[in-house]
Amino acid sequence: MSLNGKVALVTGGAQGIGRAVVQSLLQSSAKVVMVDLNKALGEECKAQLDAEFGEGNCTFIECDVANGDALRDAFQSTVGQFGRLDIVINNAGITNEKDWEKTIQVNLTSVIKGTYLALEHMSKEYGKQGGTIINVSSMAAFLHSPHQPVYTATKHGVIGFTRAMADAAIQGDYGVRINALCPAFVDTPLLQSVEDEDNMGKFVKFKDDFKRSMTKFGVLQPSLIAEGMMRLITDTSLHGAVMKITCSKGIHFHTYEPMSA
Ligand SMILES: NC(=O)C1=CN([C@@H]2O[C@H](COP(=O)(O)OP(=O)(O)OC[C@H]3O[C@@H](n4cnc5c(N)ncnc54)[C@H](O)[C@@H]3O)[C@@H](O)[C@H]2O)C=CC1
Ligand SMILES: CCCCCC(=O)/C=C/[C@H]1[C@H](O)CC(=O)[C@@H]1CCCCCCC(=O)O
Repeated sequence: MSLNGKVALVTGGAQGIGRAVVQSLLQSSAKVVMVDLNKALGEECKAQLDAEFGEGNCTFIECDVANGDALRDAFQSTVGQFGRLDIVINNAGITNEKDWEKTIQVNLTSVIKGTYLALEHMSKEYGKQGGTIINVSSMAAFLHSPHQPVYTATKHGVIGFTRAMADAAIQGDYGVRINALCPAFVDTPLLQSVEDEDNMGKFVKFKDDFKRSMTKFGVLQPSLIAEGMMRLITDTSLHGAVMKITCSKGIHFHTYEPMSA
């Protein structure tokens, strides 16, 4: 499916999973805004993407998603530059058990804020044309580890928030699809940070178990996560879905019991 004429905003888009998703979106002819904290990386990434896809298709906005005003400005600039917004990927995330409050801010509060801002620009509730939101969680929401308790909590939170908002979108007739994506281990710089005492604090002592788990379950490439993301973006039947991506099962979906009293 061509995304020609569609406009996407990807947080944490300068590296790792976000970078792979930006690339796939550009390949599908979308216009893309990369929102990232890392200015040097964002500018370098934009230059590479301009060379590959031509200038004017991709923009970089330096922004810390934990700064609510800056995030609001990033959404506003996106619409100011491209005139609309259709796809929002709340992907930026960190694993920092030492500064655990920051982890909650970036991984959960910013995803909530990013979802609300996306709705302001896309929901029929606000007179807009509809769209799609994907919030990045993790397999850590299903298989926890003593190595990253707060990271795990935030990723549980992302799923709960996303599912509840998907129901709100249906009942409120927002015209916006909202889904969550849960990758297992992915080969990105984030995976290296889990060995660092500066990030993991006292939980760093559990890193060997964590690394054994990586060897046991395998490590995915960012391109497969981008493939899953593109399916969530383009398959209009998917709403409130929780996509899991693992080495053993590839791209698949979590199933829930129907609600009962
Ligand atoms: N790599 C992995 O094994 C897995 C990653 N995830 C999730 O996928 C998402 C992306 O992770 P990776 O690509 O692996 O990480 P990464 O560290 O390779 O890339 C993250 C990007 O987000 C940016 N970023 C970090 N904090 C930010 C902030 N406050 N404001 C704006 N940008 C910020 C970084 O500058 C970087 O460009 C995260 O939510 C992560 O929790 C989920 C499961 C597995
Ligand atoms: C830097 C953060 C990376 C988080 C990646 C992740 O999702 C980790 C989850 C692990 C959890 O913390 C402990 C585990 O055992 C999880 C392993 C997840 C892989 C499961 C794959 C199962 C399968 O292949 O069927």
